Amino acid sequence: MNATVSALCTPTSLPAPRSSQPLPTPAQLRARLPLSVRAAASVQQGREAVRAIMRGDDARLLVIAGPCSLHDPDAALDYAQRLAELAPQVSDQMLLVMRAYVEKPRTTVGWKGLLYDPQLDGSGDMAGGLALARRLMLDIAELGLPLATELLQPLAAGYLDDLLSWAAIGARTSESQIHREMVSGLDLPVGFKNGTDGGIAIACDAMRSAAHAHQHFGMDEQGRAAMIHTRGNPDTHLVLRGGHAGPNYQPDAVAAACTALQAQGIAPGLIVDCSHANSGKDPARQPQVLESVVAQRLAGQASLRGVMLESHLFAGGQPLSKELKYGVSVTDACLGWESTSQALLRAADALRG
Ligand SMILES: O=C[C@H](O)[C@H](O)COP(=O)(O)O
Ligand SMILES: C=C(OP(=O)(O)O)C(=O)O
Repeated sequence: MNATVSALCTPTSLPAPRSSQPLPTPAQLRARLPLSVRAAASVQQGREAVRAIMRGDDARLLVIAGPCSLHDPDAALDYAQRLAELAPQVSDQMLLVMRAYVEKPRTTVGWKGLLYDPQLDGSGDMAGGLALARRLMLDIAELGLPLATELLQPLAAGYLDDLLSWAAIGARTSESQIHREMVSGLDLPVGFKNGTDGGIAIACDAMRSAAHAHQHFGMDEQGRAAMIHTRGNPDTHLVLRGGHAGPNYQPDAVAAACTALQAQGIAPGLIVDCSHANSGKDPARQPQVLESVVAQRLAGQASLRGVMLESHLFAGGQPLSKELKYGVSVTDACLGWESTSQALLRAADALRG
């Protein structure tokens, strides 16, 4: 063994491979921050409305709009209020749902979201993050706005899932058996994204797996290790987000996705993520993707039932720093509120026409 390797292997030179700190249980957090009757009704109505759209029983367009990630509760509530004011202006054509992402999957490393690091400084106050995220989601639900998030860490789902009307499984986790098992036990509609390579097969497999009953390892409401039995979730769908080779929202890609779903006996109901690889991560292109979805619907493509927009109060993005600009994303660059509301009003008009 050479000197460098020997030094690295000396037990005293290494920190412990891991350590732990207790967190509140889901039951404790829910008891501390309970859902009001009004918020519970809004969540339930949101779930039913999203289900009806994604099953094709309601012809409106589902629109999931909001920041790439929530990092500032004041800005998030400001955004939510604007979205709640816009909702009745387009409700004949659209159901607006707020994208409230508090966990971020990272390609390698980076800020993992409000749940993990609410102070944005690497201190990793996850107990504080859980409480802040739940408080914020409760405040948004009180506005009567349905909420959507990505469920990334299955152990964290139990702290928040009673607040959600829709959830995503991201491109990096659609292939994960653990996420499919979790979805099979959720009483809400869930979108599986295609993989980062653009492949939709993993999402189709995910839908079939999540529709099935499972037994899996998990955590119960009291925070105990538990065997979880699930009954299967019939309300899942494919989210097209593009891939390494480019976008997949255009008519030929949408038709191919419908054919692939039908071949597996899955009724096609699709959401197009106007951001990520569908916009080449250029937020200014998101309105064009939305326009294409609207045009395809008007041309008779009834399987296109929803869109997602990454949108914040102000356009663009910023790196994490001590001097953050208000209402600007700290993860992916977003469309600003003015462009978002104009794009949605235009889309609603086109759909009316
Ligand atoms: O939507 C957010 C990002 O695209 C995703 O979390 C990956 O982020 P990263 O590639 O910056 O880590
Ligand atoms: C990470 C996200 O998306 P994707 O899984 O499609 O990369 C996201 O929507 O924040």
